[in-house]
Order: sequence, then C-alpha cells, then structure tokens
Amino acid sequence: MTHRALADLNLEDLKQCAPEQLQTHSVSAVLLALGSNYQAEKYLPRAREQLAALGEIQLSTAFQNPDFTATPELPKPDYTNQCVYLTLTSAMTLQQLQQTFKKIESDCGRQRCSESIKNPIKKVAMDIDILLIKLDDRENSLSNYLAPKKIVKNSEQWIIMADRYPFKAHERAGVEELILSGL
Ligand SMILES: Nc1ncnc2c1ncn2[C@@H]1O[C@H](COP(=O)(O)OP(=O)(O)OP(=O)(O)O)[C@@H](O)[C@H]1O
Ligand SMILES: Nc1nc2c(c(=O)[nH]1)N=C(CO)CN2
Repeated sequence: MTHRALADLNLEDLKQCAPEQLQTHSVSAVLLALGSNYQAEKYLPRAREQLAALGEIQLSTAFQNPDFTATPELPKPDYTNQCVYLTLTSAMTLQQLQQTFKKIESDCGRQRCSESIKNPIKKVAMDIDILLIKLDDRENSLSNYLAPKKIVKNSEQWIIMADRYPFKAHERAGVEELILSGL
C-alpha cells in the first residue's frame, strides 16, 4: 500500500468534475469531509469505524467550528469537522460509494429534511461529503495490456468534486493537513 498517495498534490492543478459524470467510474481512494453538530463525540467515532471497515484510513485533526450558515439572528450549534483519507480495499464505483456513505449517515441517526420536523436549526448527526476521488488505475487494465503502458502521474488520477469546490475553510485545512503529512 502506498503511503505517499497524496504527496505533491496541488489542489489548484487538479481536474474538477461533476459527480454526475463519474457515477460509473471505479474509484480506489477518496478524501472525505465529516461533519456533525449533534453528539459528535458519539457519531464521529462510529462513522470512522465504518469507514475503516472499507479500507485503510488516515485522519486529519478534528476541530470544533462555528456553523458557517449561522447568523447573529439565527445562532446554530457548532460543528465538529474532520477529514478522512480512505484507501479502499476493493475499488468501488462513485455511485456505490455515495450509497455506502449515505448508509453510514443513516446508521449515525441522520434524519433527512422530509423526516425531521421543519426546523431551521438542523440536527446533523453525520454528514459525509466527498471532496476528492482517486480513479482506479486498473480500470482500463485491458487497454493497458494491449497498448504500451502509459505512465499516469499520481496527480492525474485525482479529481476534485466540482460541487464541493472551492472547499470551505475547515475542509481546506483538513485536506492540506493530510497532504502535508506526506501520505
Ligand atoms: N461530493 C459529494 N459528496 C457527497 N455526496 C454527494 C456529492 N455530490 C453529490 N452527492 C450526492 O448528493 C446527495 C447529498 O445529500 P445530502 O443530504 O448529504 O446533502 P446535504 O447534506 O443536504 O448537503 P450538504 O452536505 O452540502 O450540507 C447524496 O445523494 C449524494 O449521493
Ligand atoms: N462549520 C461547519 N458548518 C457547517 C457544516 C460543516 O460541516 N461545518 N455543514 C453544514 C451542512 O452540512 C452547514 N454548516
């Protein structure tokens, strides 16, 4: 298992793509942002445990941050945020990953808008956002076998989820901590 997968990544140079265009693509690693404004001390460990069952995880420091949607007129509970770098044991499509993360959110007791009482202050037990994905380089193994093997640079395999970019301050801090830790 490589531990330098994120080293040398420069966010500004990475390709950006809408998740809808990548649904069937095979993914070997992801960088996630976790957030919880309700019993984070219980649900962050639960989410991390379920993510660890999918492969190997590396964590950024967890921080408590003010909700960026709070205003003086509408104060909201703080979030605890943490980024997770997950190398999958077996590659999965982006669609499968989104379903898997939604299931983890539900297992943490997350209620969707329609299920929760109409309240502008949402209790978010667990939110899992995909910030970056690494495409599985074995996806085109047949063409790699038939044609001379093209050397694909690590940075070319990483894609930023365009719907999450530019990252929020807490997301950028977590991603940069993981990149700088020289994974
Ligand atoms: N980059 C992404 N990360 C996670 N989910 C995504 C992403 N892009 C699209 N999705 C899809 O969007 C939906 C996210 O729904 P969800 O209810 O988590 O949004 P939300 O929590 O209300 O938004 P936010 O996370 O921005 O607060 C899911 O169906 C998921 O499959
Ligand atoms: N600090 C912070 N604020 C938020 C967050 C979050 O993860 N962190 N997520 C939100 C909606 O999911 C709304 N506001």
